Amino acid sequence: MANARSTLLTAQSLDSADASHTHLPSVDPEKQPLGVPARCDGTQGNAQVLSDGGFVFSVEKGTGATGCLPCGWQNAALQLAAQDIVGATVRKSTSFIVWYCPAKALKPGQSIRKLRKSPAYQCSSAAEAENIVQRLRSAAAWKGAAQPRRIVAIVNPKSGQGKSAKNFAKVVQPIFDAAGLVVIVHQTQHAGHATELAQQLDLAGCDALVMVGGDGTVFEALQGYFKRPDWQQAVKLPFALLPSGSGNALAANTGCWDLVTAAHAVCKGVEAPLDIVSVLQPSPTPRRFYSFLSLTYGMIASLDIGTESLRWMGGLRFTYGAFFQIMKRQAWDIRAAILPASNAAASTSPPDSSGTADNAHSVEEVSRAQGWRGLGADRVQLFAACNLPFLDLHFKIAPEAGLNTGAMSVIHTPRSTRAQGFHMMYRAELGTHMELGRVQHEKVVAMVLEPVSKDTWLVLDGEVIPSERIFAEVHRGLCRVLVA
Ligand SMILES: Nc1ncnc2c1ncn2[C@@H]1O[C@H](COP(=O)(O)OP(=O)(O)OP(=O)(O)O)[C@@H](O)[C@H]1O
Repeated sequence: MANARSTLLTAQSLDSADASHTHLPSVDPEKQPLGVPARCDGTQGNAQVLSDGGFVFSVEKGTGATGCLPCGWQNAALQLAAQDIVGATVRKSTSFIVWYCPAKALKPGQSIRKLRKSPAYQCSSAAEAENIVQRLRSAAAWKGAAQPRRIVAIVNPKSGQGKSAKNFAKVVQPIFDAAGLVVIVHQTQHAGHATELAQQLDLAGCDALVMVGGDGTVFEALQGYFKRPDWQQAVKLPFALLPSGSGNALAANTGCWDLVTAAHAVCKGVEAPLDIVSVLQPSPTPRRFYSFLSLTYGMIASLDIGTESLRWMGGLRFTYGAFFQIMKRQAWDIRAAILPASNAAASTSPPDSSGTADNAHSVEEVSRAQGWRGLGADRVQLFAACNLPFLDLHFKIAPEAGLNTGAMSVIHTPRSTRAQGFHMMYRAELGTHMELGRVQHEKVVAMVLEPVSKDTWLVLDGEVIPSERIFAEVHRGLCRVLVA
């Protein structure tokens, strides 16, 4: 067994480990991998930061101690892939510990990361320990930069079950510290505060904005981004959601399924473009919102807003709300016109979308414009225009949507029997609900919608907006998000 394990650490296996990490942040190729003699539990070895940021503690031949970490602490040898490492910390001035997050598959296409720490490796001097820690941090979390990356965090203590601030301090901050990130934390003091912060914060020199809360906190911050005089620059700053709310859809859609997975993603800083939907309400007073997730009306809006008082249940409140809504069998009147993505070349905007009440056109007028057509329904039970596939951590309502497709998935159903409602819920769990004949769906780049019924809500990214006519348009890749 000892022989089998020691082969893990041959030069050949190190070479192949390097080759498999070529897509990862790399350090200056001019610099040689750093190796220092170190001891772990009395076992002599060599601690080495590989050129791609990976880490190996190889045990000296003849010491009799070999193996790898998953086999137990009695084995000092360790080999870590660069993509798993988040950073390192000095311990007792001359030792260091490597922090890493190996991935674990939950189901196809979904994996989470668990936080692990290496044993303490004793170096011969404090300078050596500090050097190896800085080297690991730079390769793991700063994209090879000489200086730590700077993160601004907006923590909403009221989101979800009210544990955001505690979870951030306990789970996330230690990972950021190990990564050597410079983190400036702002805690929201009242509803709407995230908008003020994102609007007013000095973002110069900042590498990412992270929200610790739910989608409402992201939505608020997004409105702040677009209120800034320098918004064209600000929207290039990537943001991320560290899931601590009820729905946490942005986290789901970026693969940040839990706090450790999200913190790891922030440390790695891998960015992707994100489509943004601008939503204009021309009257009574013209106003504009910016949406990253969804516009819902009818059943989903009612189950979301109608269960606000059940916030203590966490994400379960949505399941409860869905059950209740299916039993009610309610439907709502709607007037809408859409510009299908397939017709987008014909016209990218409605006759006039400049935003003043005088210029706003009715749904009927718009649906006669080139490329536009009516929704095909004037009464719906479920209506959702989705910019992203997941509406929360579990419900993948719009499998065809994506971060940067340039289109929203408009989905609607007529009034259903209870059996049909529960069947759809079941099929949604399997991800096959779009195959049901009664589920109408279309990819659209713009939409005009009039919420005719007043006994439900118009909900944008989980937040209620005035129940007035809206014009929505997709802006491809306008913002950037951090992805796992
Ligand atoms: N200090 C505060 N006091 C009271 N409310 C706050 C405070 N800070 C933020 N809020 C409000 O908390 C609300 C809920 O936050 P958020 O939407 O992030 O959590 P959630 O609703 O649990 O999650 P999700 O939107 O993912 O379902 C937001 O509407 C926000 O305006």
